Amino acid sequence: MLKPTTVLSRVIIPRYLSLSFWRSITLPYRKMAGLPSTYDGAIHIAVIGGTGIQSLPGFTLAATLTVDTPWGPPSSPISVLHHENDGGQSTPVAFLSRHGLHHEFAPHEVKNQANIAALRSLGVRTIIAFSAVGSLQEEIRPRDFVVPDQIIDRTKGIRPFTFFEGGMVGHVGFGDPFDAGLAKVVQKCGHALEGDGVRLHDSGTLICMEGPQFSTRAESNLYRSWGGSVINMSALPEAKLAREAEISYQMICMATDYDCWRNVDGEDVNVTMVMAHMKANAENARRFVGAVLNELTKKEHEVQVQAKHLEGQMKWMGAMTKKEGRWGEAEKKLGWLFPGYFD
Ligand SMILES: CSC[C@H]1O[C@H](OP(=O)(O)O)[C@H](O)[C@@H]1O
Ligand SMILES: Nc1ncnc2[nH]cnc12
Repeated sequence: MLKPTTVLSRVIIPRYLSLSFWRSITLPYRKMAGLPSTYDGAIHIAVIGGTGIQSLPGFTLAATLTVDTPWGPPSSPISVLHHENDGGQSTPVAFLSRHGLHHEFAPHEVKNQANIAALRSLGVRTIIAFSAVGSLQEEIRPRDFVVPDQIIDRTKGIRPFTFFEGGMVGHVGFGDPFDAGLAKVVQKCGHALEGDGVRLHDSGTLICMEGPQFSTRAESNLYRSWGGSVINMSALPEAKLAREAEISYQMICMATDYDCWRNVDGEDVNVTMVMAHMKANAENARRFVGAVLNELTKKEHEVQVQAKHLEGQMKWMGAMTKKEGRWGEAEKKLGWLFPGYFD
């Protein structure tokens, strides 16, 4: 049944015909209209926004890019924001909304390959990814931030999870799924905000489940027995693809609930709970990003930001298939992602 929003005498206008509905749908695009759709120069840093973070207010919007990749278009247009650091230096930062501009992609539908490929094609070598997570430990309270250092993969193999398939094989190390150098910067910035409404946990094991349904109580307790700290549905394959694309990647998690193991006041995790905590803590999340960008844009982090430690790893150590054994579209697609690597 369509939800009636306006009743004029006896005429019922369905919601999809109302002006307010179309205004809300087209607002982000109307905001983008008039902005440049190209950007000259490399952008080295990107922020991926998750649940409740579809945009980054407070930064100057310089351009909106629609990038097409051999894996299709990304989840959302990419906003180029100009970040001015404390020293007055302006740096471009790419912003992408993981679930789309209106949260239209479920965790298993997120365009992970296209997202990572599009960001790399712009020059991005460092990604700060945000995620709303459930807490699996008493001491990680809703609205606390966690900088995870490990992941346990509980996705079900239904998401496209690699660039190296269909004619070209590649393997990359993933013992430490997040970038330790980048984590240090993030931790330092998070601690600097502590006492100001921000609580930060420096490490933690992130369980990435398939979803979109939340866990059963038995699963939630199992993950706790494995030493899981927090749980989400989005870290993988995003982190794996970033590693394959030679991009330094760190997720910043914000706890929004205690999943279902703790059943707070008779309530398990639900979307209303998640969104309420995200909304209430949005300003802290924004300040956290601002602080991380301030730090990353300093000259002393240039080598880290450009991920020089990962550069060339797929060319020299990762890809295995000899030229004569390559088949399908793989060579062409990987040639787009890594120009000049596999000629
Ligand atoms: C709306 S609760 C479940 C949803 O929230 C998290 O999203 P994200 O990681 O993009 O912030 C979680 O991973 C699920 O996708
Ligand atoms: N409890 C939970 N499980 C999975 N993903 C989540 N995102 C936020 N809370 C979550």
